[in-house]
Amino acid sequence: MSDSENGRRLHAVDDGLLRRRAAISDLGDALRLLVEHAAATEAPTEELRRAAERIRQAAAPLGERVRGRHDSPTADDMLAGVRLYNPVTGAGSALAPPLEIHSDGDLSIGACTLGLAFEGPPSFAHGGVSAMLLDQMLGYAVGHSGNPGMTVRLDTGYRKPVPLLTPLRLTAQVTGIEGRRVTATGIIAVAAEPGEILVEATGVFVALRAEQARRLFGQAIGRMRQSRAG
Ligand SMILES: CCCCCCCCCCCC(=O)SCCNC(=O)CCNC(=O)[C@H](O)C(C)(C)COP(=O)(O)OP(=O)(O)OC[C@H]1O[C@@H](n2cnc3c(N)ncnc32)[C@H](O)[C@@H]1OP(=O)(O)O
Repeated sequence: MSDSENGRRLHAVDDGLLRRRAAISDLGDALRLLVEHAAATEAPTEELRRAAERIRQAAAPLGERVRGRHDSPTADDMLAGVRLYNPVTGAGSALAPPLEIHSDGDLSIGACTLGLAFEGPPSFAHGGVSAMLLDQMLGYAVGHSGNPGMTVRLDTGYRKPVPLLTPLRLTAQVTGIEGRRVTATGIIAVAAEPGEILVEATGVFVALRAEQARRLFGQAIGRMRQSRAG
């Protein structure tokens, strides 16, 4: 194959991957709309039954070809940090708010709005959801510092309830590195009042030894490399 033919082929593959990722995000948007409407609806009982039937029909073709536990999604690129079904940030996840995170120097900054599907106390977020958002924020900050690891401890302090349907601002940063152990802290605030802390967290993350990474993730990474090569 000539260089230009090869280039066109690679370009076509990239286009296909980009189209697939866009379709996954589109499906994720539709699912999140469904989840939010399902949590908020006061539609008549018969409408709920009809909707359940239609949703089962729509789900069936998606279940015809599925990946196993150790197969990475074909549209993901784990080594490049592309995780479309991450339950906190994934554009394709029905469960994710989704939380959008970027870095400004050493500070990781997140933004999301939680819908009624995330309700714990009436009109406020479930405490476990706040912990989940902060685990992701701290994990991102730890990864961004160049010392990625897994959470071994997460302490959350709930100072004030987190309002639903309100833009939120989350921040996180690494505060200490001791051998394999990295400590990070983070907060959740309302975007309009970023100085008022609603929830704060401190997390300890431990970098995996090569043998641990192979044992825990080797199969998934190996299969992903194989499918990329093929
Ligand atoms: C841009 C990028 C985006 C990247 C964005 C990515 C975001 C992802 C965010 C989500 C992150 C997750 O939820 S991760 C999923 C939840 N976490 C897990 O499932 C982890 C489960 N835990 C484990 O599998 C294990 O603990 C390991 C493999 C992590 C470590 O095992 P180990 O190697 O045996 O660890 P061990 O020797 O006991 O401990 C290592 C060191 O850590 C300390 N240590 C251990 N546990 C604790 C603890 N609870 N609190 C304090 N310190 C502890 C020990 O004292 C020791 O210190 P010293 O003696 O060395 O001083």
